[in-house]
Amino acid sequence: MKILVINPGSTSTKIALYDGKDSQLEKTVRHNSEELSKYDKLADQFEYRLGHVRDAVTEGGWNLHDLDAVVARGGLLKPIPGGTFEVNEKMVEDLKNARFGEHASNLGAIMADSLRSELNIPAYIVDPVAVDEFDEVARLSGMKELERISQSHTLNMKSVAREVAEEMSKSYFDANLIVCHLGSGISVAPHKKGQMVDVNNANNEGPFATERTGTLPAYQLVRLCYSGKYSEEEMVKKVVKEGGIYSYMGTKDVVLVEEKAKKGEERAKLVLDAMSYQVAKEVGAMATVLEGEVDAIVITGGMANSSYISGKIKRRVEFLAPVKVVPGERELEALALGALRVLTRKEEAQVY
Ligand SMILES: Nc1ncnc2c1ncn2[C@@H]1O[C@H](COP(=O)(O)OP(=O)(O)O)[C@@H](O)[C@H]1O
Ligand SMILES: CCCC(=O)OP(=O)(O)O
Repeated sequence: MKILVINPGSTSTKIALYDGKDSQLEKTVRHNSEELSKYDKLADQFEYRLGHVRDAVTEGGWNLHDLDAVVARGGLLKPIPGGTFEVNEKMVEDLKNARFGEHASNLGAIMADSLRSELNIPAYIVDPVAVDEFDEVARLSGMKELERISQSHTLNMKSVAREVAEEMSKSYFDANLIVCHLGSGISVAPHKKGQMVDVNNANNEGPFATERTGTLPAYQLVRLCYSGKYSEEEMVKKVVKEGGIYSYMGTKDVVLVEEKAKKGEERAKLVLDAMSYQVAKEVGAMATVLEGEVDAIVITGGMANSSYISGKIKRRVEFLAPVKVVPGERELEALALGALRVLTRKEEAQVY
């Protein structure tokens, strides 16, 4: 079974070719801010990113017409349970219209859909960022008009959580874990016996991240929105694409910021320390969700490659439970296996 895997992230497009469970090629195309800023809307990046996907297939020595299926990271959809979903018209329409918000992962199902109709093969998404397994008590924000929304790095968090639980000789469904995914956005989620019962919305709540502000002081934010200085679109951009490390340092390259901190640049060090501090505080909050019964705290995602950042978080939270660092992500494998489960009829694809 030849499966093409596409994972569009905020700063990269990751592509893989799987033959059954075996990875034949994994490729990460990094997109710098200048490159992506050429495109007004996310949807305008479609041809550019799909071009990289086509190139990767050729690079892997495969022909598009040999593919049995295509699977992609799902985007901001209506709240849905975890698992594998068939890409369908309604899903693509919601993503094209950014009905539930704009995020790079929206392009996943859109690209998969285009290849599906070109090649006449099935297309799937797995554990999209819209997975919602919240306890009812987690939904209230404190303002009746604003319900909290579950948007997070579900795919990688669940995949890494399964791996860590196995290492501890437990099933994911018997373990209580707090998983922190540190990427362009940050998710900190309590996984209670296989259910993500809460999580900060990685787009606009919780710790600040590479390009996201996270939670902001509400009153000051309202004043800034009505100051006349910024349009609605500009404010959204400031929160989602130009916040966090980028707002303080003018770059989304965390390796560069860390180099500056190591060379003694005080601001760089303060920014990394503050982000790590906020992640640790969120872990503390999520430990209360699990009523203190935490088997392990997991630190994963691109920024988990930094021993400086994971070390700073670990120092503050290791009194709660053992800390496991799993740098990078397992998203490509998780996508391929999710598609394979459906193709081999071990699981039925859900309908959006
Ligand atoms: N070795 C590293 N040290 C510190 N940060 C890193 C390292 N490698 C990648 N990153 C950072 O990780 C982030 C990307 O994480 P990733 O999980 O790939 O996110 P996304 O899919 O959201 O783009 C970027 O901010 C990048 O600068
Ligand atoms: C919207 C939740 C997922 C997310 O923030 O992903 P990135 O870090 O890849 O932007």
